[in-house]
Amino acid sequence: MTENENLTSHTPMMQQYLKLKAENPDILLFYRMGDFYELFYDDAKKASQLLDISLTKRGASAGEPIPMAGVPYHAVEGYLAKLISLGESVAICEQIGDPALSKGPVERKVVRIVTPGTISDELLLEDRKDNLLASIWQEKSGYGYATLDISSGRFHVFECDNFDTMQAELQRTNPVEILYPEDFSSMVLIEHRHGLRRRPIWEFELNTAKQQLNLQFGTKDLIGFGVEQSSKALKAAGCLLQYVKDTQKTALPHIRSITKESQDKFIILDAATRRNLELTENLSGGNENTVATILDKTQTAMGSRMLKRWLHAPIRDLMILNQRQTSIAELLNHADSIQPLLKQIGDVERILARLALRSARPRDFARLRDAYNTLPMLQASLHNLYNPYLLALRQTIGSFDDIANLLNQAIIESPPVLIRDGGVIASGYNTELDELRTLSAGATHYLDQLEIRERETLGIDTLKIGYNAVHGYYIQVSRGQSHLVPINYTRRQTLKNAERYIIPELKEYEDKVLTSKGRALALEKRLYEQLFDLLLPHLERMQKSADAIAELDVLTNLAERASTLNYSQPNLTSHKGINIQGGRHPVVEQVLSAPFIANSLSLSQDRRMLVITGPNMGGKSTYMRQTALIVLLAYMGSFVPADQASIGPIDRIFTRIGASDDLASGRSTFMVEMTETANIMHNATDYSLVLMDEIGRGTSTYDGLSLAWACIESLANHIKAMTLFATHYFELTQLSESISGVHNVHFDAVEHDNTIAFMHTVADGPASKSFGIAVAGLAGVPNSILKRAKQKLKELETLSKQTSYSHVDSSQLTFITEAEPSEVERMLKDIEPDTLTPKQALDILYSLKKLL
Ligand SMILES: Nc1ncnc2c1ncn2[C@@H]1O[C@H](COP(=O)(O)OP(=O)(O)OP(=O)(O)O)[C@@H](O)[C@H]1O
Repeated sequence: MTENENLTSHTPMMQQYLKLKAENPDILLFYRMGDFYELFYDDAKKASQLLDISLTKRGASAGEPIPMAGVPYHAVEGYLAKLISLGESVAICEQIGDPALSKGPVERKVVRIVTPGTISDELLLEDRKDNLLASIWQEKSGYGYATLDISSGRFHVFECDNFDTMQAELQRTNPVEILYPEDFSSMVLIEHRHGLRRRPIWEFELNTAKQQLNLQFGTKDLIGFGVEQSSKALKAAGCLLQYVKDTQKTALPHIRSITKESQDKFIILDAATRRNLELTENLSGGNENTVATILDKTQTAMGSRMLKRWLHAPIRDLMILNQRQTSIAELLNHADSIQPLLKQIGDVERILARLALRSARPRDFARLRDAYNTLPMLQASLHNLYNPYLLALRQTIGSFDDIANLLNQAIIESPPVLIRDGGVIASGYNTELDELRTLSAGATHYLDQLEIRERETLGIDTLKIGYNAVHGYYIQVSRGQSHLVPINYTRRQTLKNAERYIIPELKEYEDKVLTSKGRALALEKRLYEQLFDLLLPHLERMQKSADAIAELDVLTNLAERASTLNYSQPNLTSHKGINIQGGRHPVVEQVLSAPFIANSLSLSQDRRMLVITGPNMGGKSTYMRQTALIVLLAYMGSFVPADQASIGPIDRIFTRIGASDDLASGRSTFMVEMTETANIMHNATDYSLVLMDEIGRGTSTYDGLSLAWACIESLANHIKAMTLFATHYFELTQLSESISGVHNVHFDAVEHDNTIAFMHTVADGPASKSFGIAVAGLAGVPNSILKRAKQKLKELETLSKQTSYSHVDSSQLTFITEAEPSEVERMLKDIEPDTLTPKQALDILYSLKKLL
């Protein structure tokens, strides 16, 4: 509706609606009407599409029918969940006035705004997955980025100076909602994501951001958090905090600090590597057959979320890694007794966030009670541990006997979902409540007395007192005796065989009961609110304890996994290189019905690069991926699927594996491959682990081979990265002769009677042949085609013998490695200094400089 359209032409209710809508223009407004939330105009059209609900019309306003869609209030959570998952936000508008006292429409107010990144409601969240709100800022010198997990209070900032790093961080954190400034110029970073919120530039103002953050943390400056100088990140953080406050409309006591993520603490995984290694998501976007599905048998959802954070952030601090490893080693024999207790404890982290936001439900209190009742047993089960790190964790977990006692007394065993209708506070907790409840329950003794008295004085033996929700209390007399009732009996209801009456005395009693019901409910709600006040002062200690429980869960889980899956403790050394004996792929070995063949690997300064050849399906990709995963698991502190592993320092893992079109950004398969290759060539160091699988396939044989050749030379000679290079270009196996540090390994297969068996065992030296046609046969390519292919192969081989087409030796490839002379070089070559005047020489010098 346009601004100049006259509001007064609308009905009073629509005027109210339009005012509220004007305050929340960009999000869906759920307008409460009795038992429904209704949406109007464009909101109605959008919601009917997104939620698949019918679009109708509600009367007319300003002469036009109003498009309308609605959802019943009791089912609203399901609809909200769907909208949230689509990245939409919803403003919930409730009736807050008393209908009996209102002249026009009942007063209404937006009481909360539900957005994908700020939800804390259990029903709307995936419990084993972090749910992050993010904010991004960009200026000339780079990006500032902030993320908040509202259901734990974790608030992080990050800064970087280039697109690729920002892209990798976005992928690692994978936020469900992103705030960005209206002049943001790197839209390609985020445009494919759900939950984008464009914000005005002034919301990213630095001084306001600092003020906001200091106000939130109760600090004078941000020096203590080490973020004072990170102006780009602070701008993002400021906008984020303001947004959370605006949507939550409540204090956020559980957000107490802000931490800066520093890149050099972690092994860097770029966006492609994270995707290729299928850590928590497989290449098709699902959860099946990922590393997380194998590794995550944590007992609490908060533990599961922490484990996934660890997986995505392998660390380089050997002290922390050592703490984790030694803890796992000690927990190997204790997982059985600890895990069932952890299961009883559950997701305390998110319960505490709801407590902080004062949105905790009765069952949250009951679960917190059960968790704290379990703590003494958990403490006991940790009693005979000696590892200093585990002892420190045990101390932080602590015990909360007082809170457990309070909740034991305050909350009934299995409370209802909502406090709305009461029945949550236990009897015995508050005397006044007990009295009101006794009264409201209708003291049966009084009613019994009344019934006996009336029956005897009137001589009506069918007389009895009853109650129903519609008519309240009544005295019932059978039809046959109804003529005996006295004049003060007023008829309330007539049934087939009986009459029901009310008398003033019973009415008075009924009023008392009814008011005491209302009073009991009001008191119960007050007591419920009081529980928040009683618990919130302990919030910080409770949050730290929850965090320690989650970590204990992760470590115990890694211990259980290590012993169930037969993993061993890796040795993290300061010597450059990777040495793995009997390594396995953690996921492939679990999904394979046949036994997995373990393979060893050794990379060192003298053996920096392995050129891997072998048939399709031979096991090359599996071998490369398992190496990266073993390194990654070792650097998250876990044990690894190998008989033995010794791993030196690693700064980054790069993978150029598999190929897929990146249609979203308009890049072809080959383009994606080359972008990833460029990234490796620019950023890899001698501490990097680089996996390259068949680069150069997407172009002509010569182009592809030349590119692969040049990459190997650069990686082995200049960058000196630890590299696994799988290829079908046999020519590349010759490089081991000319470049020191390059070695050949291969996988084998045996062909027999039109079938082919893969060995899956890595061995030194190059492969002897490629088996491509045999594998095609295995895949069901028709025989006629295979036959023709074999014929063609023979022809090509004969041809190549004549022209050295396929077995290109290194001398023939020198045209690739010898760079074309540059223009400067050519010009220099043509100069004959002896013939030049000083003036000419100077001119030439200028031209040369210009050419550079
Ligand atoms: N070490 C192993 N032990 C048992 N089976 C294995 C092993 N390695 C691989 N496999 C099996 O072989 C299949 C193919 O492996 P992989 O994808 O690694 O082959 P590849 O050599 O990379 O093939 P291509 O050249 O076609 O990409 C795997 O899906 C797995 O089922």
